[in-house]
Amino acid sequence: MKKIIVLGSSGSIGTQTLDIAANMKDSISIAGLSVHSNIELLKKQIIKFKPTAVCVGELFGAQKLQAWLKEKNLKTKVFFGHEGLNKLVAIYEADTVVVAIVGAAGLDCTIKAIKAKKNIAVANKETLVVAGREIMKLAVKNKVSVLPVDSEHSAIFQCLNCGKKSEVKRILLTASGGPFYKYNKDFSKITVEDALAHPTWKMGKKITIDSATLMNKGLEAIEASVLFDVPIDKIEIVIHPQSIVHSMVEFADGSVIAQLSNPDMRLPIQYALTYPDRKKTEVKALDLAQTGKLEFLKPNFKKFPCLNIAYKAAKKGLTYPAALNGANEEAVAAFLDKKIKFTDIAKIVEKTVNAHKPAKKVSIDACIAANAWARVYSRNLIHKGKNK
Ligand SMILES: NC(=O)C1=CN([C@@H]2O[C@H](COP(=O)(O)OP(=O)(O)OC[C@H]3O[C@@H](n4cnc5c(N)ncnc54)[C@H](OP(=O)(O)O)[C@@H]3O)[C@@H](O)[C@H]2O)C=CC1
Ligand SMILES: CC(=O)[C@@H](O)[C@H](O)COP(=O)(O)O
Ligand SMILES: [Mn+2]
Repeated sequence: MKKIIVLGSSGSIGTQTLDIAANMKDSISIAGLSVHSNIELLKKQIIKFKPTAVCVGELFGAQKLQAWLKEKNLKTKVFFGHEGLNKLVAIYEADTVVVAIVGAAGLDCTIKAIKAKKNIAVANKETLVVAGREIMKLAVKNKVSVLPVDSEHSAIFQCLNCGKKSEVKRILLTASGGPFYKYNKDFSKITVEDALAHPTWKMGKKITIDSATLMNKGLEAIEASVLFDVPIDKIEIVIHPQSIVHSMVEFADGSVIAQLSNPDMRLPIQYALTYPDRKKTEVKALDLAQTGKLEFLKPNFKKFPCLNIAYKAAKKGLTYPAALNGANEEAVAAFLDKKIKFTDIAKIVEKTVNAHKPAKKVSIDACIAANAWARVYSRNLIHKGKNK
């Protein structure tokens, strides 16, 4: 029996993880859950899965939840806040933590989970962008696994099994291109509603905006580089609007191995939980004759400057990726709040990364500091309107 904690259980990945757990009751049980503010959904999840412990964002919410649990005569322990997440991931009833929180808010508890010897199924790419190499070192030291949930990384992970690491020539990371790949109008006029209309995936708001700017692919290139210990210049982006081929690996002999399925996150989430086994899923079987044309195109770095900015930060290394992430989180939040234009996202991130003074020695603390510095710096740009 795999005993899992789902961090971010109210989100897109979190709810799909719980659907999988409900379908695999004999092999997956829920030891813990966390939400930030969606306590009403958490209540339903507690009734259904009877976790040992849960965590919510704030004390007030925790108190209200505690009172409700008492009324229902339920014994679930309640934690809150940042420290609460750290306590939750360490509960002894769990062996695996699914990190489905959005943003670098997932970093500290991922570190604590690894130190508590829990295996990690990671959807939260921001954590890997901020301090991925340090996290992977920590996982090795604590003898725990870090398995990818992100669809492309699950695909790459599966393809890499077809050869040796030394035989990898290139990783071909596929991108849908988002809603604007063929858009030829003024990008500065793109609205939040336009940007949230992803053509192939239904996801949380932050990642959907990242997909629209193609920053998601920049973050994913860094994520792949740290997860699989492959230099960034061996990772190439291919636009594939159908999201059927989830990524590919080219080996020394010229063989290109790909993983395909209909776009449905339940497949990579489940694989991260059943690996090395493959079990039946609810995912619609792929019928290629029905799917029709599969297209592959070169990315347009001019139209999507976030891609260039992310690759530059990755090549510079040190704490640049952490700064990139901090600025992007702030800029995306400001765009969603309608405080800045779509095209300001790239400008803010670029200015922040350019102003970053990296730490000389990379450590988890230095990465956290760089991410925090970038948040303050970019917030300042947003408030002062210097991004114009
Ligand atoms: N959705 C997808 O298909 C994919 C997502 N990912 C990655 O997975 C992660 C989650 O994405 P997604 O599920 O779409 O996001 P959602 O926005 O749908 O869900 C985010 C979850 O995190 C919680 N949360 C938000 N802020 C905080 C915080 N400060 N502290 C603790 N918890 C918080 C939310 O709680 P509440 O609801 O209470 O606010 C919610 O449970 C992201 O890193 C994303 O890049 C990767 C591949 C695919
Ligand atoms: C489902 C998933 O893994 C997302 O990260 C997805 O890749 C986003 O789509 P884009 O390819 O448009 O960024
Ligand atoms: Mn992805």
